[in-house]
Amino acid sequence: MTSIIFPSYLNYVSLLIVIIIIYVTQYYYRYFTRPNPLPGPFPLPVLGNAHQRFGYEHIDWLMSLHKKYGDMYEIQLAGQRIIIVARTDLIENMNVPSSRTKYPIRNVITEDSMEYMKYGTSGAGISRNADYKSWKYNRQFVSQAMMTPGFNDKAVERTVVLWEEMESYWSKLGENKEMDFKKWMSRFTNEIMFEISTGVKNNSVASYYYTLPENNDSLNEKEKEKIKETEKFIQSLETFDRGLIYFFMFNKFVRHYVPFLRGQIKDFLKNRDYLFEKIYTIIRERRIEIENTPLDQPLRYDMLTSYLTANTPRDINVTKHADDDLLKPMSDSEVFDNLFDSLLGGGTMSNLICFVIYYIGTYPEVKQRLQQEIETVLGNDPTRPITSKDLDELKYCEAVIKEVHRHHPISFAIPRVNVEKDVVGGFTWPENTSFQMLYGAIMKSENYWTDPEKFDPDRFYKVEESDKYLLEKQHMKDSFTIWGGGIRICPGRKLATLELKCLFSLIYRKYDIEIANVKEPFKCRSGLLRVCKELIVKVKPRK
Ligand code: HEM
Repeated sequence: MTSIIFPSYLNYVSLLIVIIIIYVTQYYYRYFTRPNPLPGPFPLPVLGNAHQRFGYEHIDWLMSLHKKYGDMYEIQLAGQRIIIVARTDLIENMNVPSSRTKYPIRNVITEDSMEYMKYGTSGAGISRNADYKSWKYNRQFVSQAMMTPGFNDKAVERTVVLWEEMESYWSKLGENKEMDFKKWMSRFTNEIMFEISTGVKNNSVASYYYTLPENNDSLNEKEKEKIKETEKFIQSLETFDRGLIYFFMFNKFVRHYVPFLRGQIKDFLKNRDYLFEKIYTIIRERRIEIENTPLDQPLRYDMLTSYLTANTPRDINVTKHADDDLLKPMSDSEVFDNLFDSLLGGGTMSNLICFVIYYIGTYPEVKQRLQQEIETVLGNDPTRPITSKDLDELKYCEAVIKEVHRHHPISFAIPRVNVEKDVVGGFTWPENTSFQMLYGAIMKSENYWTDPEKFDPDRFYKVEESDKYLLEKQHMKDSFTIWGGGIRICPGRKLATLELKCLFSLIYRKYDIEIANVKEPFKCRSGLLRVCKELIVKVKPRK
């Protein structure tokens, strides 16, 4: 018996060894004969360079490779070759703000990324869309919503109302209470974006307040259940964000067969299914609401209604297009992806808010100037209404946000893919090459910034009056970004800037925010984006 099994077992092993040898030989043959070889870490079959990232946050890993290999290097992740570029002359073609750009897409849509992000057809909507025509169709709706008259003032009004609600909870907690500011902010921005996108409130801020142990007892079981569900939704958005990097770093084989990783991937996919079903339910319910609204009654204006009625007899969108490609109704997966983008945008805002609060808390002179500016623009009465026009005048506040982002970027590496061959760094690259613009390095380079490690919002403030930052003045357009650039620039940038300035005005005209442990390192995590993990503060009324 043994003698029968043993040889066949040996045959399988030999076959496996032969397959592995062929695979490895092919892999390295392709690697050593790749066009335009660049410096970079040596990859392994199957893993690429993913194993070398262990122990690093993603930004720190890319920055350490930049230090070692220079302004143009390559890495391999999830079977893809990625060219990292960290000089303004290398990225200038990637941010051309014209439809004729050679770089109209951000990512090659791979089976790996789609396993995680797919709802319906692949890459519908905006941010994950790799089809120029389909992207243009979807992007017009978001841009249009943001340009609706009164959109900005309404966003400011909503922010003030929600702030007053949050302030009432804070005052109940007492001024000496330590709180995790990140948790409050992710609920705050989620509630704002949820309301802007769907026209209804989801009460994230109230839910968070009532999940705190000291407040939970005042609720009945049904209320507790509802709050639990809202909290689960917020947390699932954050978990989804955390999972993204795994699908960009590891190929399917590694994700599905490597122990430990396999379990994590399963959890991320389970979370994704819950989250997607939740969002799809919101869409389904709104669709039914629209169908049940009599034709002679107007529909409310919100982004979701705009998507659902686009190019249908109940279209609420004012701008009509002559281009035939833009005249179709939106598919379910497009509606889904567009709504999802806005909700993810809310999460991004909460991180930038926390970064700014942290820096203001550690630079008292910056806080003082910010408070002076707020008083100059809004006056001494903390109850004076705020308009979007007031917020436009807060130039120092804007400079602080920019300088914080230069030091602590959220989007530290922005991807681009060329659809035509292009010359970058003296090499000709075939179409469909994946690049990443390493802004984390560009925004700290001595080539473009005077004393780059110094935190000084003045480099963005009235720079025309000073020669100290002459170098920055000459390069800022290419060497700095919060919102990306070119045709794929963030469509939520105006809204996000207003939200941030509004919130900082509301906070700092009445309160000081004390960082609990200034001496401890700031708790952040970085996958594809850098996020704040925790920010413990005390909110104290200003003396
Ligand atoms: C502080 C908050 C935010 C930051 C730092 C941020 C940053 C960015 C960046 C860097 C990009 C990539 C741009 C590029 O590839 O050149 C982007 C794209 C995008 N952002 Fe934002 N964003 C924020 C808030 C928002 C909000 C509130 C929305 C909601 C409408 C939003 C919606 C989008 C969409 C839809 C895209 C994809 C654009 C496209 O592919 O055409 N973002 N954002």
